[in-house]
Amino acid sequence: MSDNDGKKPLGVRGSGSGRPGQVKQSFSHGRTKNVVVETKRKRVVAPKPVAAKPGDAAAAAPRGGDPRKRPAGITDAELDRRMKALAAARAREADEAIQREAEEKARAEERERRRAEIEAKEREEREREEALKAKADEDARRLREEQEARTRAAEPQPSPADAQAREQKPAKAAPPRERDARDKDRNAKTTKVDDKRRAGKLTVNQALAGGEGGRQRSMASMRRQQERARKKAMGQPQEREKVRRDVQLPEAIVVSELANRMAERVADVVKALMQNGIMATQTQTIDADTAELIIEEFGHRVVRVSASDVEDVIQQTEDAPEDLKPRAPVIAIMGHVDHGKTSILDAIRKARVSHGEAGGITQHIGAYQVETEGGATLTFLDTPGHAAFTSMRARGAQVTDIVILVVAADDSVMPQTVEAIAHAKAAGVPMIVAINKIDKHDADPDKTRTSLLQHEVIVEKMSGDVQDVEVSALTGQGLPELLEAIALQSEILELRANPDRQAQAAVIEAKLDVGRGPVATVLIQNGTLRQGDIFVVGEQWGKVRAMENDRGERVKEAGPSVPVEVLGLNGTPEAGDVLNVVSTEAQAREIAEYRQNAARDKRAAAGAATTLEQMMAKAKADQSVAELPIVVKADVQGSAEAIVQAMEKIGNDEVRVRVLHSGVGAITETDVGLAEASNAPIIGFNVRANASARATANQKSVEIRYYSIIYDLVDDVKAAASGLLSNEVREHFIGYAQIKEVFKVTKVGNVAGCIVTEGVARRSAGVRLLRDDVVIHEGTLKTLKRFKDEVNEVISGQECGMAFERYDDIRVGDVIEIFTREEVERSL
Ligand SMILES: Nc1nc2c(ncn2[C@@H]2O[C@H](COP(=O)(O)OP(=O)(O)OP(=O)(O)O)[C@@H](O)[C@H]2O)c(=O)[nH]1
Repeated sequence: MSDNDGKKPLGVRGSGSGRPGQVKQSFSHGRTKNVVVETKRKRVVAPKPVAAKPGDAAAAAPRGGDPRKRPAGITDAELDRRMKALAAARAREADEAIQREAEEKARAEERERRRAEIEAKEREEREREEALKAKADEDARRLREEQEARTRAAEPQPSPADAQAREQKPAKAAPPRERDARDKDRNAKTTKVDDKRRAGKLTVNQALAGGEGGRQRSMASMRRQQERARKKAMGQPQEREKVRRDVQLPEAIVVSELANRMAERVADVVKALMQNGIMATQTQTIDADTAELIIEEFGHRVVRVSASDVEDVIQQTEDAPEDLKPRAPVIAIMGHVDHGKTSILDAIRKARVSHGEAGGITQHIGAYQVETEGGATLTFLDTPGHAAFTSMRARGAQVTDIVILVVAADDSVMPQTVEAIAHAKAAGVPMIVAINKIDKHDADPDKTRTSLLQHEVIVEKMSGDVQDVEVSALTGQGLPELLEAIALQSEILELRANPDRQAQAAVIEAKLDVGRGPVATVLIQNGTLRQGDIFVVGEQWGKVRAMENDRGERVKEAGPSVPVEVLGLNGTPEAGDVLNVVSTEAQAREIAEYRQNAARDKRAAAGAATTLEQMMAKAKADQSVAELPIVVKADVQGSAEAIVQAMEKIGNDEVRVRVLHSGVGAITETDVGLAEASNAPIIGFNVRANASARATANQKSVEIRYYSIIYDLVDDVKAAASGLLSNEVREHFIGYAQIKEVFKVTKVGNVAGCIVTEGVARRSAGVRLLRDDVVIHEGTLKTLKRFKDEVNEVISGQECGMAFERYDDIRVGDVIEIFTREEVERSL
């Protein structure tokens, strides 16, 4: 190896020789040796500054660095090694940089790919929604067009106003469309936000949805969307208040039914009620005013249903004259008690009804048909003669055509005769006067006629226009004439009815029969009542299960003026109620329900008690006048009414009888409860208490009294009521004392020195001063002394001193009566 072989020696200088490429080696003993160092150059991939041309001095200089800066003790070889290491490190760095760059690039590409993927999905979803929307819009447009076409077809000549309205329609429709646009915007934004949130995160759903694009929609979401699309297709905006309905509103309505009629959700209605301060459940009934408030709140129109609307189904048409056929007259027999009403009726129909009656009084209104010898049919109402039946008689006069006023020739005009005249006149019913008991020796028919004059009843014999017939129910005298008079009167009246229509009847009597249920005696006023007919009667309804005529025979139908007993009612109606036949059971039930509610409202408004609690509260509230409260239960409505009427007549300003409750049927525990709370006795008229009521009454000491004759009842109650004017005060004489001496004591006055002759003298007791058995003074004692001591009591045989409070006129020989008073409550 030489310097000239083209290989450049390492730039390491020996410390001695200055020849480059030679290394001076030192050995022991001072020996040295110059060694040529030959370095094999390796090709290294290094940055440019390192790649210098061989032999280039400028380039050679930096290689190995500035020798002056080289750390001491570093050999060329070491330097070279370090240099190599440095170069290698640089090369590695460069490699890593390249690798990083490549990786970065790959990542950027991946990001770009994902972004593109997401964008593609978004685009796809948007397109899908737009397609759906477009389809819904298209459907809606088509439906609207169809509807318009139909409307146009239905209205061949649209008015200018309609045209205007149609022109205005798009303007009105604009807001929902704007709203749609806004919704769309909002939806788009929401989607974007959602996607941003999801970006970079591949969920299972995304992965699964993959190819189809977009996330999986929930069922609810799908349903919502379908609903939106459907509503759009129907041309409805998404807000619900658009449809205004006419809501039929009766007097009271159940909450759920109200919701139903408004087509609103029940929960919403309940909420609305709550917001108005009414806590009602869906099964509760609310009144019309409250319901109206709610209906208006929901934006609907109220259509009030009136009573006549519900009852419209009842046939009210006027009969054509040619349909009218003659009917029997309805005759009521009125008159004073015992003037012979029942006897006359009996004589006419040759049946002796009066024998079966308790106490000989006609208790119930009955109706009978009789055929005269001349072939005429007459319908008789047998109205009772007792004053208590006044109200029923008044009703009786409403359905009657002719009144027979029975006046006993031996008794002449009596108070109830006058009442009967008043009722007949008020009802505008013609009268026929039957002067009865003409067979009696003291009969004075002319006196009767004259008495009638005072009451403006001018009979034919007195040149008036009221027919009068002298009769004897006992002998039958004058009865044919009486029937003739009736027939004549009937002819004058020209009584007609149409038998070929739905029946209308009046209830004469109604009762709750143990075996047959509610039974009503009705008098057909118009039409024909048939078995199976559905009817409404007052607040009750029913279906004619069976009918019985006045002879107790089953009949299938009953025409005008025929009295029948009807079975098949769902409740007991009241005397005077009108029966109307309707077409369906639903109608009958609806009308009855309506009437019940109306009656309840009316009672509530009038302050009448409706529930037992209310009844009790009311009974306790009114204490201004002394009252005898009673509870009345009777076998039939008529009797109950009659008793109430009679009870109301008893009493004056200070005391009165108060009927807490009156009803038909057995005495029940409820009645006992009411009676107990009000400290009232129970009157049972031809009814008895049931077992449990009897037990409760015994336990609670509630008095139950049974009657079968109204007279007895009235007398008893009268006695009790008069006893109530004030409590009975009973005096008990406890002693007598004789005055032996009179002392004058300063500041005290006259003091009587007495001896108790009988009983005891008591300080707290009342005293009377008797002089020759006449009461001179009544008062109290100021002092009672035994010797010098004040005592409370001095017994018989002892002496004592007595002085009267504020009374001094006492004399020797006077007698002092000593008594106590006790208030005794009277009971029925
Ligand atoms: N002598 C005689 N007595 C008669 C006649 N009519 C009725 N009586 C008697 O009078 C009494 C009363 O007769 P009713 O027919 O029960 O009298 P009423 O008016 O129906 O009586 P009430 O049902 O209680 O209202 C009976 O004792 C009959 O016998 C008559 O024409 N002559």
